[in-house]
Amino acid sequence: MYCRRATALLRLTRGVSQAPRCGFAAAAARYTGDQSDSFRPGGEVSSLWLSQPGTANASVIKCEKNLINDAKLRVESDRLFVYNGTSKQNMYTYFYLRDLCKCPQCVDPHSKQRSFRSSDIPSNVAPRRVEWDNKKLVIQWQNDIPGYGKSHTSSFDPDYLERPVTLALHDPKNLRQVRPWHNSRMQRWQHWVSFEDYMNDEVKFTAAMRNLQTLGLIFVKDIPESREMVGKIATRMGPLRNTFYGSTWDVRTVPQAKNVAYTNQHLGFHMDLMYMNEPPGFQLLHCLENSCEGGESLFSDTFNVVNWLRMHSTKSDYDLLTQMELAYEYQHEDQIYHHKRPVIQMDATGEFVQYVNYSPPFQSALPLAKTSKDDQDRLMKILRIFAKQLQKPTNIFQLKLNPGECAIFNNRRIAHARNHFNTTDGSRWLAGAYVDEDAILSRYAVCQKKYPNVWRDATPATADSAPNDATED
Ligand SMILES: C[N+](C)(C)CCCC[C@H](N)C(=O)O
Ligand SMILES: O=C(O)CCC(=O)C(=O)O
Repeated sequence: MYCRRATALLRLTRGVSQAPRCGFAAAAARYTGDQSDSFRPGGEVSSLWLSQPGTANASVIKCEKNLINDAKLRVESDRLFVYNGTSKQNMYTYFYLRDLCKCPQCVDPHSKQRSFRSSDIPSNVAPRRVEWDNKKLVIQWQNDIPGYGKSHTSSFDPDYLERPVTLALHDPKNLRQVRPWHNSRMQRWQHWVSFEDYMNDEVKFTAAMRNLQTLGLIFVKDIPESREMVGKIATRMGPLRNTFYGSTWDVRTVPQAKNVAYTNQHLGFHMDLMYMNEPPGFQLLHCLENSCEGGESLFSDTFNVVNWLRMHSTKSDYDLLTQMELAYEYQHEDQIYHHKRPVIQMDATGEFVQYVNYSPPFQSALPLAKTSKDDQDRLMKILRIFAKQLQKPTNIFQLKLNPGECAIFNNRRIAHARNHFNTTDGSRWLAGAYVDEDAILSRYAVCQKKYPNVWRDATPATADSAPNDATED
């Protein structure tokens, strides 16, 4: 994976006129204003000094790093460029590079906290010396942040320059590694992990997390019979998300229920707490009792439905779902929540679907006051189609949770429902909890960092067909 010979170039602003030599041998080059201490990059070549004079002619030095294969470095007075291969060029201002420094003076090695503010960097910060060897770009500064001495040295390896955020996991592209599913796919792909493995086997836990990322739904089985377990399973991923339902809660029938979840009625497809500013990212439902007739759990992947809609509706109808908001509310004596959101919520790049928002039982007045009759008609039409696809039997994964089993699912993607159950014989009791998306994304990132190969290989869908054909007509 590394370049076999020298491929990276260091190109200073002007060539140096010694006899040409193959540049492959060069190991280090420095650009320095040492003598005068006044660095005038881009101008005086007299201030150029190469540590290995034999290579001074060469605008080429070696690089073993694939990432900056064929890289050239160009130093100018207020910025430097790394030319990466033929097509890619990255420009780095000195403000940016100074800000990027993670030396122990700048970032405390223990707390990992930064000891300066971006706003502390003087506007005329510039290199006093630039050094570029096979492995690192090393800069010493002039006009550094007050308090930093001459010895302060910033050192950047090419990987860090190219990818300064440790894990690209929070990059939208990585987050989109989802595998939309319909029933027959989920029949094949469903991921079950035993409580024992989930709690104690890092590799199996990582595989479970990877499947949670791609499928949005996994199951834990063989859970000890205890009300405490749902909290344990949740906190293995991240802290419990507290809401007015409590940090964990029970779904069982109660008289005069405040919430239809607490009755034995059928519950249509929905997501929880859509009326909140930040609905919980993930939900757990741990079955403690389920001896009633009925009471099956149903799951449907809204990303699968969105794919289908994208292919089967006009762009303008589809776009209505991304643009027009529905409103949700929870109005009781001591809680008054209200929030508006489109059914299909795009991410900040506008390129990817980030969330789907859907909870008919908690809908409030449609915020359509300024919407034409025509647009309202079209919105209703596309909503009908959405609902129909969502609850189409071939799209639904249905199972009756047994005691000792727990579903974990992405509440911003997977809609859940349950069948009516008969309480005259038997009982039904689920214990539930929420975990915020932030905590789960962090858990994914840690799992990926510790077990990159497990992370890469654990998803069943890697060997299967493309996501776009996910919905059956
Ligand atoms: C937590 N608990 C099961 C009690 C209720 C679940 C939430 C019910 C409803 N979907 C909502 O969004 O409020
Ligand atoms: O009873 C169930 O299976 C699910 C309950 C539910 O959907 C909810 O609490 O939101």
